[in-house]
Amino acid sequence: MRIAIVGAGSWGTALSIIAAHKGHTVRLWARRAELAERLNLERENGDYLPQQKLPEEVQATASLAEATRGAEIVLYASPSHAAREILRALHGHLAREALFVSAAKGIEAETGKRISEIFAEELSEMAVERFVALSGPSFAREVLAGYPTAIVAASRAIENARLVQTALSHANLRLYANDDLIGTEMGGAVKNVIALAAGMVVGLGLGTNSLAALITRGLAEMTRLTVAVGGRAETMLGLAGVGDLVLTCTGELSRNRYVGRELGRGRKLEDVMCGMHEVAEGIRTARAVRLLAERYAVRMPITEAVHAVIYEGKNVRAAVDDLMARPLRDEFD
Ligand SMILES: NC(=O)c1ccc[n+]([C@@H]2O[C@H](COP(=O)([O-])OP(=O)(O)OC[C@H]3O[C@@H](n4cnc5c(N)ncnc54)[C@H](O)[C@@H]3O)[C@@H](O)[C@H]2O)c1
Ligand SMILES: O=P(O)(O)OC[C@H](O)CO
Repeated sequence: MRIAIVGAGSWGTALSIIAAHKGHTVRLWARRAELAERLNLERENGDYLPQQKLPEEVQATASLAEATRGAEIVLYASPSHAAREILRALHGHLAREALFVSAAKGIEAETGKRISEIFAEELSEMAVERFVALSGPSFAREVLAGYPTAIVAASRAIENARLVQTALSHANLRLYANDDLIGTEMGGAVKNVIALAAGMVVGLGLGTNSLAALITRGLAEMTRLTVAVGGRAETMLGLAGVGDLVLTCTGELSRNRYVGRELGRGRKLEDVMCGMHEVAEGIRTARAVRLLAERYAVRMPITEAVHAVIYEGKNVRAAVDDLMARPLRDEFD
């Protein structure tokens, strides 16, 4: 197949290597022309994934039109905050029968919209059934290291999720398919907010009791919001829910957990961010999740606490103390 991958960060580059190993012809779009040139010359993305060879089947370009021309699958692997601008630029460039796969894990901060909703607005010529969300526990570096990894492709039309499942499953990367698009998108995005909180717990030097409590109550929060916006609770028990939540809250490679950990250690957000050239989706998505929680009247105390630390300057230790001091309640209400 001809696959266009839109975004040459860690995940887009890793997916381009996997797709090429699978025998597909890959065009990898990089926002910066200088990076596209370097990828084609050096056959390696030293900025994000040093020492990983780009197969010859991967050709990089800074032109969206060139990347997507004739593509049967267009795979979006850029940060969520760039989705609207990039999808708008793709208007008129995609074949109607192409599948659009989003591997991004975030929600638009200003509107609370998922990537599939932005897709429906900006690429109205495409049927929303052509949209597939790709999610689940998957650090790019571990996938390329050959570690067995299981993720999920979800679409309103399960046959399209299955097409992506077949197209991308390879050796150590096993895809499952489901038809809960909303739940799958929500899981991948909200877990990043909870992972910031998990990092704070670690940074404060709290123990494993605290981390286990945070993950479990974070899952409760993710589930409440997902169901409120139209997703399914069972999806939160799958790869896009608890699977990715556990990975991101405990994995040393997580950028979201890293940012939370540094905040827990007392550093300021601006200082943490200025040393990072990678995206931590939870920071912007915390705004979106809080917006949705308000809109749908869903209790999300951990998200509230993360939002207060990041956007209202609240002390991390005080945020933990306040979470613990809330009125007692039943576990499953
Ligand atoms: N890295 C992973 O292991 C991994 C795994 C699964 C999903 N994801 C998701 O994939 C998406 C991309 O993450 P990543 O880790 O590949 O990113 P990254 O941090 O490695 O790189 C981000 C890329 O996006 C570019 N970029 C930044 N702002 C942009 C803008 N406004 N417009 C266009 N491009 C812009 C950067 O130049 C860079 O090439 C995120 O939603 C992330 O949650 C990442
Ligand atoms: O490094 P993070 O925190 O962006 O997490 C990466 C992936 O979402 C893990 O599945």
